[in-house]
Amino acid sequence: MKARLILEDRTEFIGTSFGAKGESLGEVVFNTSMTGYQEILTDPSYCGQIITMTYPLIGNYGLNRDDYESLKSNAHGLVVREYQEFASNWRNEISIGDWLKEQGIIGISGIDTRMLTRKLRKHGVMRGLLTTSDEPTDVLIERLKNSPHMHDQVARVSTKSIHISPNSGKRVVLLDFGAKHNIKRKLAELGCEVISVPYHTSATEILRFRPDGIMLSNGPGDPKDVPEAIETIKELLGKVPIFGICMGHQLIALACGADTDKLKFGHRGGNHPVKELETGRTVITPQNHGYAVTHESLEGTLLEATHIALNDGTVEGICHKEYPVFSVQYHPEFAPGPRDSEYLFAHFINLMDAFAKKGEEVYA
Ligand SMILES: NC(=O)CC[C@H](N)C(=O)O
Repeated sequence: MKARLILEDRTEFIGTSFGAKGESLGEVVFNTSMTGYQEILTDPSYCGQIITMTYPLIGNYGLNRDDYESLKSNAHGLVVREYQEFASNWRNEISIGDWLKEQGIIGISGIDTRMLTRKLRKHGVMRGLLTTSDEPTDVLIERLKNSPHMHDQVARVSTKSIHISPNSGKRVVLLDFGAKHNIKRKLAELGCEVISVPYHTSATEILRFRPDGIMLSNGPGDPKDVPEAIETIKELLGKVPIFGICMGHQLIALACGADTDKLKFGHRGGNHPVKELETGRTVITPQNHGYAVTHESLEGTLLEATHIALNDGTVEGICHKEYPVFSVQYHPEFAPGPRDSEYLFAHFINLMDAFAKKGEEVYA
């Protein structure tokens, strides 16, 4: 069955459908990871986006029961060069095509993903429409242009209720903007009890749990779309150690008076080199972000840059000069991608230990 991808600039790609039928609209982005499509498709930070995989062969190991990063996909489509329906892996349980059909997500194959990626790199990310219908292109472009931009992605993917994963170690409240499972898995491995709370939970409600630390998760969309979380973080600063990942990192910056901006085409892939400024060491990081903290906005705040992207010099990590607060723009929880930065979870535990020892009046 035929499928089409139409971009805002009127480019039309014709390919073959391998997922659900219908129509879907989203921001078209590209990810350069060679593997890890299951984790990428289920990363809630892709809510509202049409994901293009630049690696030319996708699907050959299927999907398995262990590698989901959330219960469902919130992506608005998958674009690949060559789709392989026959999955050769002992863990395989379902092909991407069958799974996308279950999830109601359109997949399109046979696309010149190199041409598409070059276009996005040149012009910046664009919105696109995926369809399996035969409607005239002009009608589809009109619909695409007139459709409103999404601003409620976090509300869509954040937990609706409070969950506790009991454990006997440190108690961490996870402010959930669309958290990937591996953040919880990594905290659990270190003995943490994790209490996941909706993104709009107030500082008072969070502190009532008497947490040892707060984890601000990854999440989709523009951090400025969740002003309530920025206010909450302002109130939490200094009261308890905070670790922010990706969206969480951007929200810490905004809460401390710095600014964020949209990148031309974002960073999405499994091998982004990042320099740790304190040691001069380079770590290879998995990334998925379209916004970034602007370097000049750190001036005059109590934040300092700790990590810089080696590809384009953007800010990849910050810490607070007075409080135990730090964050990174990339993904220390990996999944998919290299594990160079996993140590940051242990660093968070150390911060919580040190803070507890200081015997501060934590709970106002
Ligand atoms: N993975 C994330 O948390 C992404 C953060 C934010 N939605 C961005 O695109 O920059």
